[in-house]
Amino acid sequence: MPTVLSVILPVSGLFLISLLLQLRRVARSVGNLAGLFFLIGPNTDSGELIARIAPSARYLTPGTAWMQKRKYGDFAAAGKDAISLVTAFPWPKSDLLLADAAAIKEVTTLRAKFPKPVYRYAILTAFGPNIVASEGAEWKKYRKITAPPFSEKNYKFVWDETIHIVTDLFDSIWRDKSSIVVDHCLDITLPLALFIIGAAGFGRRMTWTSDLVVPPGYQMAFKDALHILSSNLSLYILLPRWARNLTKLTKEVHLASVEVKKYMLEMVQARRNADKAEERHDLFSGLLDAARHEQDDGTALTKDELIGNMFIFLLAGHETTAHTLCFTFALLALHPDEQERLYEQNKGVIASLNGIPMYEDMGRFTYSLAVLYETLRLFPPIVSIPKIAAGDTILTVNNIDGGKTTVPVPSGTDIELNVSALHYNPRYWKDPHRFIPERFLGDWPKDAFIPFSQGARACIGRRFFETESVAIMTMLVSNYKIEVKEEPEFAGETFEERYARVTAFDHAITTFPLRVPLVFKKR
Ligand code: HEM
Repeated sequence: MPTVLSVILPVSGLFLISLLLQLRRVARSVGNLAGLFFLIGPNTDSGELIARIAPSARYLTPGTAWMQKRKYGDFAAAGKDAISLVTAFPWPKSDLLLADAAAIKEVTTLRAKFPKPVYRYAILTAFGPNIVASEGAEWKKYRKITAPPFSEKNYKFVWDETIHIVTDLFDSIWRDKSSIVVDHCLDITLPLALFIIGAAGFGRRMTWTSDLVVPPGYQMAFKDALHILSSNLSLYILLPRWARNLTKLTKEVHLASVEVKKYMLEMVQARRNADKAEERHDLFSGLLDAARHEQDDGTALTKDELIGNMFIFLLAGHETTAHTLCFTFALLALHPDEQERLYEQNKGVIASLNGIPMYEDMGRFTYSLAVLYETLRLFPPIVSIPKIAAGDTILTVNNIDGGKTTVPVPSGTDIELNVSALHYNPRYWKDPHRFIPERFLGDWPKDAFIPFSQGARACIGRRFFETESVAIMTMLVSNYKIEVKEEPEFAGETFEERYARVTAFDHAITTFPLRVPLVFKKR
């Protein structure tokens, strides 16, 4: 009788040899490009979850937020603006990571040659198919339905709503206090961004006094349910039904998902009732009109598609904005000289106007936009944009020694446009680790700045974000001086230590700041 060991050992040996041969084959497929090796693929849903549970171990997983933590480091070590990422599980494969502006532009421009690998977006379909997680004809339909409200007329509305919401914050919460201390700036920027997409995108006006509490029939406020769910989407997607009540976290995530859906269905019902009384042209109206079509002539939405797209716009429309604004205020607090420069520029522009700045004046707040861009360069919320090679091809990238490397890219290769690495690539950015908003005032390398992606699949909400954020910064920096909250346990830290602490981050769908304690002092 063979012992268990005498069966297991040869079988495991064969498995190991086969795995090593497969790994050698996938590494060769991209020309044996230098790069990284991890047992578990970090860019899969299960990989994300394992990275969260397991500590970052050298060859197991790089841990969470690894691209933003490593920035350009792995490319510098390889001496090239393309590296490989070889992983063994869930299946052996070699991804191609790019930090070369020209190669990235080629990939984003040639949409049919390098489409979105939709299988990588399964996590975003929690409530149904949608514009972010689709390709081809399906994506074209969603884009056609949702694009019209992203127009100048509606940006004016975004600006006015933002001014209204910030004024409401000043008048009803901050009132005449000379200083406002916040333990984490996200507590301000998350509701702020949610209120703006709620009002300007979905016609749902929320207020600081009523919408932060739990309404009757619910157990969570809308912003909390949305935040809990988006921070734990991979857990929610992978969680089997039977495991929903396993831990406090799984219970909370399940409850958040139920409540988010209930809030969205309530919004649909409320708008359908109100629409009988008035005509609107916002994002929500476009979605609802499409969902009313009886027959699918290529412009109709099913109920799942309606809810899936509502969820994605609510999520994409507020998390990225909230995180970016929070990092922006952190950086301004850490760099008082830059904040003063911004204040002076804003003061100058406002003094030349008759009253409150309007949307038409936005173009004059050049320094505000430069500060936002510099924040997005240093802390892009989306650190990597995945694409897939639809056929065998090649890509050419720069080497650090001035030469070029041509990389074979076989059909089916996953390509990562590494936003963090590109944004810290010294070929394009002088002193890439320093906060220098001024670099965005003159001539700057447009193709090396891709926080919103590029090409046909670029962010539809870019101008929406810029409009609300410039309006918020104009209001806030003109009225308040932003400082890092002094805490006795951090007395005596160096600037570098303080910078690392205040801008510390993690990643869950997007990169988010861990804790930004600030004081807003009335000017
Ligand atoms: C700081 C703010 C923002 C950043 C950095 C950002 C970034 C991005 C990026 C990188 C993509 C491409 C994702 C991919 O290819 O996987 C994207 C797509 C998208 N974004 Fe944004 N975004 C921001 C704000 C917004 C806002 C405010 C909205 C809505 C009001 C929005 C809605 C969308 C949508 C719907 C898409 C999918 C577009 C398509 O595939 O056609 N985003 N965004």
